[in-house]
Amino acid sequence: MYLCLFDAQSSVPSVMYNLLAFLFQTVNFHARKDTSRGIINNQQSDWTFKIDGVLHDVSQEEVYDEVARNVVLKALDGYNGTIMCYGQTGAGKTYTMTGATETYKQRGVIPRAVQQVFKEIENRPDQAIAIRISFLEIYNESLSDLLATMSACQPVDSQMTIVDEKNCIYVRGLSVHRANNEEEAFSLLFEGETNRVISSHSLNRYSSRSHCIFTIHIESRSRTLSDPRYVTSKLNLVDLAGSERLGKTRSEGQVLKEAMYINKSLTFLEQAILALADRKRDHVPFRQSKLTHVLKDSLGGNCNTVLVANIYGDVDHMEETLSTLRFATRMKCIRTDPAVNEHYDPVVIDAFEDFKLDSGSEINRIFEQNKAILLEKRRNVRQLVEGINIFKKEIDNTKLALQVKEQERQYINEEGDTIIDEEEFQLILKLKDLKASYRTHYDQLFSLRTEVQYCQHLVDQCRIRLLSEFDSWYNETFLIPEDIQRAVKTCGPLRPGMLTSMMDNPATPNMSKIDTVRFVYYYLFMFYQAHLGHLHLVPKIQRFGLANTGVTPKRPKTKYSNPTSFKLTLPYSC
Ligand SMILES: Nc1ncnc2c1ncn2[C@@H]1O[C@H](COP(=O)(O)OP(=O)(O)OP(=O)(O)O)[C@@H](O)[C@H]1O
Repeated sequence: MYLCLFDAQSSVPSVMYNLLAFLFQTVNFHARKDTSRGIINNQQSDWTFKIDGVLHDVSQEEVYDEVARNVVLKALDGYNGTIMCYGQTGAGKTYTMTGATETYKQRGVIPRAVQQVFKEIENRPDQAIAIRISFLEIYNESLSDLLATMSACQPVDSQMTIVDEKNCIYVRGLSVHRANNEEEAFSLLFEGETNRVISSHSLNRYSSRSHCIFTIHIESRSRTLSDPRYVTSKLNLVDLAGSERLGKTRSEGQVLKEAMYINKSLTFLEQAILALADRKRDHVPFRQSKLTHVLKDSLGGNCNTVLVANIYGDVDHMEETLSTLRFATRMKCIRTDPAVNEHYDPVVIDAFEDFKLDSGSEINRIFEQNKAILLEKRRNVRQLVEGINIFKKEIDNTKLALQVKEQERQYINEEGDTIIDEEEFQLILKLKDLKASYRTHYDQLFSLRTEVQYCQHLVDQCRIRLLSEFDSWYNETFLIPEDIQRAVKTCGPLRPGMLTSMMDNPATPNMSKIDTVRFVYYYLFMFYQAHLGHLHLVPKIQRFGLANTGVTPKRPKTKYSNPTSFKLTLPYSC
């Protein structure tokens, strides 16, 4: 939890009030007693709040480094992250989250997070990272999609609902947009920003009248297609609407109505935080408001959550500041349980098993054989090492016995030569034999280790080849080029009935002949599946979909690298 102190607008200098003394990670809050109340005055004047850091008189960059950089980095590793600004109206939440438009330097957490995400993607060339963006607004207790205007066609189900599936929250009906680069992500952000509801009152000329959640959805896969593991995460950047004292803001009409909704939902948020912070409570009232429901997995889930509490350093707002700090302290008591959202693509695993039985059978056989040889050699190494250890022990024991014998020895002949007895002589011979055997075994171990290294190298090579052949096979057999996928989406440029003309003049200009054939193949699956009411993943459709429709395509058998070998049995001629 971080405290963001904004006193640029302060009408009363904070020093007069002696508002905050920053001591390590504690905020000491002191208010002068009201002397007009007389000498006996029990009015509380000192408060202490524990926080993780105070951000006072710092640049937007420093704010970002302190509160967001690490959360964003973790999100790319598969951890959900939430950064949320909370505080009274006009205290600087939108400034922290989005920033001021006047200068580039004043950009806030969201644009900086977008930049960091795409910069980090460049640094991870071995990963295929897909970024999608959604922008949700909760206005007067109803959900709205700030990016609805970006969709080529309006969603069929315009009524948005919050879905809670296995403790994972998402909003059905909220559009999610692919952003291939920073510019695309920014245009989504600006589009959403212009659609936000803003009104004016005495404390803020541009007061946000809604809670907004800008979500960056991240999906990261290894570039090796055969790797079934992939991670997903969502990074929620939340700009809450500010609480306001109606007397202070002098709101009327619609602005007053909005303020009532805002205050009510923030009260529910506070209740949920209170329940979460109390370990004895087993029920948390998340469903009381749209805001708490939608933030359920960010507040108490597997998320790295950072709260930025925005306050004024101004005596006029003491009550609101105290209330914000109380909220933040409660929030600090909540423990989340960050965990990587790891998934395994069962389709890839199934496909790999198929490949090993099918065109990958030969390379798989060699791989398994090499692995068996390697295992055997490793077993031999272990046995040899055990034998060598026994020799070593025997050598040590024999040496000890010889030392004893040497000390006991009494015989020296007239020439001064030492005379040894039969037992000592046998011990010397034994030691010599043991040393020779030890050396032979040691040499054997050395060459066996070299063999093991070589076998390991062969096994590694085979594994790489097996996986890369699987990659090509999988790619050629199951994956449909992205431009074709885009083209067949309901809102895309292709519609039923355009199939024949497409063969001559494909809608996607760079669609090759084989792409066209594959498109037709894919399109028919989509068509059939849609009519049957089952839409599976693309690989699944290709593999199992046609069985449902009674249409059996001939799958490419061996020459996957040669596109012209594709032979498809289509139900209709195109
Ligand atoms: N740290 C800051 N430095 C400079 N200007 C700031 C700072 N914080 C806020 N401001 C300015 O103060 C005004 C109000 O800030 P902002 O709109 O971010 O408040 P808010 O908390 O989001 O209010 P609301 O809840 O009403 O939407 C804006 O003009 C903003 O640019």
